[in-house]
Amino acid sequence: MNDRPPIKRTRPTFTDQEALLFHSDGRPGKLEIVPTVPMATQRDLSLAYSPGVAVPVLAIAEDPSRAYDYTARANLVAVISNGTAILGLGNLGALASKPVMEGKSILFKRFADVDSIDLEVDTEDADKFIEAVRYLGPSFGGINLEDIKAPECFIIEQRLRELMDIPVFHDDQHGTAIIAAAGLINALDLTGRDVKTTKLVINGAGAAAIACIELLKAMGFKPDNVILCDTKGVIYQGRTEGMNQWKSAHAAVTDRRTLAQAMEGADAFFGLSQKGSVTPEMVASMAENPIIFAMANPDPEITPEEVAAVRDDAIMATGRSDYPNQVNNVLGFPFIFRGALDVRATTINMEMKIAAAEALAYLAREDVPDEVAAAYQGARPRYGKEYIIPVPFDPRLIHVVPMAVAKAAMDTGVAGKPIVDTAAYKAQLSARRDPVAGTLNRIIERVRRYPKRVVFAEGEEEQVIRAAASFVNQGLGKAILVGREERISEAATFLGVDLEAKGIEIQNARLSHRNSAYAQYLYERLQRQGYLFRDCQRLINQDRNHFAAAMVALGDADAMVTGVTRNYSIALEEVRRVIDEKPGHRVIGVSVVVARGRTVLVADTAIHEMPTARELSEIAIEAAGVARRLGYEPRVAMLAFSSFGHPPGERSAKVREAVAILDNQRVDFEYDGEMAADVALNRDLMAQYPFCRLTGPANVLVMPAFHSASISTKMLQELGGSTVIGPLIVGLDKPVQIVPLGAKDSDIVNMAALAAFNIGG
Ligand SMILES: NC(=O)C1=CN([C@@H]2O[C@H](COP(=O)(O)OP(=O)(O)OC[C@H]3O[C@@H](n4cnc5c(N)ncnc54)[C@H](OP(=O)(O)O)[C@@H]3O)[C@@H](O)[C@H]2O)C=CC1
Ligand SMILES: CC(=O)C(=O)O
Ligand SMILES: [Mg+2]
Repeated sequence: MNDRPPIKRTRPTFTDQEALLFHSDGRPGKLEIVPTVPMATQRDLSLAYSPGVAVPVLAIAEDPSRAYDYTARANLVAVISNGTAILGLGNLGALASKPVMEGKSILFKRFADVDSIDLEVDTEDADKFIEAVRYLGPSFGGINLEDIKAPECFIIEQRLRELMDIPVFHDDQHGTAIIAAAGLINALDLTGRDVKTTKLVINGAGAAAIACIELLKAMGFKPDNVILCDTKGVIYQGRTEGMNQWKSAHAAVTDRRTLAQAMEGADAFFGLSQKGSVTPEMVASMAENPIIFAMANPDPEITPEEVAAVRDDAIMATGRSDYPNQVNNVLGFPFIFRGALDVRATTINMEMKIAAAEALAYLAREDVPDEVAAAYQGARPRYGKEYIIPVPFDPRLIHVVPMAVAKAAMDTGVAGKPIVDTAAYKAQLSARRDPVAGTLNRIIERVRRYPKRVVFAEGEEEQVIRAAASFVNQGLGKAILVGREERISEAATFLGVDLEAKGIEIQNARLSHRNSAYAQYLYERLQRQGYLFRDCQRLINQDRNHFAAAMVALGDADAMVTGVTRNYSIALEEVRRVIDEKPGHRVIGVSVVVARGRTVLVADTAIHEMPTARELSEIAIEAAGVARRLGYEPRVAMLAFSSFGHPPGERSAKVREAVAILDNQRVDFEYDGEMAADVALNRDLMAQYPFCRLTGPANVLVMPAFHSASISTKMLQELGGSTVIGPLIVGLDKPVQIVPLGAKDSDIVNMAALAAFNIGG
């Protein structure tokens, strides 16, 4: 036993029902395919399909390399499985593997902008599997094999590598080996060990384990120092039961026969087997400062809590995202394929794998950026026992790992299209990140560190109850539902949400003991606007927005979210009857538009119909504040239909006046105008106005009026495929956010987090 503090999970858990809902809500599954060319007119149709399509067909027939220019192949990876080793859950078949494979596909997209599609092949016969896959080469730039059990996976991968001229990579083998090796390089460094003398035990002798042992031996581990175990115990020379050629190749000369015996005095342990296969006694018998990577998914061989109970000197890692040190192949495959695709590598060889492992290991030794700090609850992680490997949300991975892989491919002569300008390549890689996901993640992690009490005004709605449950599950704070107890309890039971267990409070406006204090507060605000006391009482008793806003106004809740059942402007009007604007501020709406890797804030998307010049200048100031709170340095463009005086017009003159007001106020952010939207967003067009004071394309667009703001953001969302968050309400004295009518639970939780973060200032 020891007195080490208990292991803190970085993320709380979720219920089975939430996991099912996550997969079934809206369009079932986790991905869809979206065209990248217009398909609106007869001409589009003729170009995309017959007869126009014949032209690229003939070009490719003449020169196959043109497929990279005229089709999606260059950026497309197939994730292929037969479901014979789904995570650590075992052989559950091709169909059951689909959620994992869809998951891998979206991780490719999310982390490295690699397009990917999952293919589930329904056979356990290695030859049939090979036949099914070998002819798919023309469709893809790479093949990521997943969750195929040993030993068939070795035959399948080997054969497909011979038959296909694109990278074929079994993720469970090499992805795992690369990440585990990266973690181990650092764990050895931290414990002052040398690869040549370190004694390692690996439990599991399947796909992942065999690849790990091979990579580690290539990196300098001595065969005599590594013992492999499987369900029959130690794999020793001379053993005959349950053997195959891959196990035999690593059979140890040893008289130890069980995992427990193997682990006695071992320096390091890799678990690539099954949940619970290691006991605390085994861990207790290891050498000083033991290194334990329990990588079985979804549940490790032994939990960090169990290890902490018997050792206070261990370096502990698991495959999960909810503990420190996640050793999981998600850190590898997206970035490794990114680098391989970018140089059109014909294969992913040992040098590329080692380069990836080293790049990952060294990245963990550097100072971390904010996104990473946010992903760690509490202190900023520093290279050490609790941070031996980067986290998947690390924004540097996208340029560090692909760059290392691409370079190794070029150095070893397998790159079909070497990179000439590495600086340009690095910039291109960074642009592939999805910025808003990082930003939201950062906000959510911050809220987690400083949890708040959020009142969900429409507590009887199913999606609101789900959102409140998820808010609590994510550790964002306390949720309060406004509504009638019986209605909420009934709906919660139907949804399988245990309100009591989650500590979710219900506030019935009519029965609340705070109700007269709220009515009195409201009466003091409205008595000179024609409201009687009983009018105010009715508003508090009968209207959940007035009640919830009063809770926030009087400090019974920290933030509020509403809007699911009521029009935005009506909900806002109700809230504003209870809560004023912040002194010295103006209440406005700011929408966050994310499109093609860019994030742009648009204001005012909620309040001022025809703002005056002064109002426009104040909108610019408020919107710049939001940009800063989101982590962007604002570059504000004051938009109009004209640019710098041409063509002239009344609205444009107002915008120019607003710029002059900002000039007089000496604000501390970049702004200029009036200018048209394309000038604001397009660097080349902006260069036509060399006197323009913006140092780059604008990231805050102040619209000349509400109609242009609302129309443009809604069109971007519907036609341009942009993600639009908001309008976020900015400038209120207390944090309140309003979701769009009919919003889904995930939108409500995000908005609740933004309210708790106080995005509105
Ligand atoms: N963290 C990560 O990134 C990754 C983790 N993994 C995890 O590694 C594990 C194995 O996956 P994979 O190699 O693809 O699967 P395979 O089916 O190829 O191999 C499984 C191996 O585990 C052994 N095994 C199963 N149960 C036990 C046990 N109780 N004690 C000892 N050995 C056992 C099997 O032994 P036998 O040969 O005797 O049947 C077999 O050698 C899974 O839990 C998976 O989730 C895999 C890939 C990535
Ligand atoms: C992470 C992974 O690929 C696995 O557990 O199978
Ligand atoms: Mg896997």
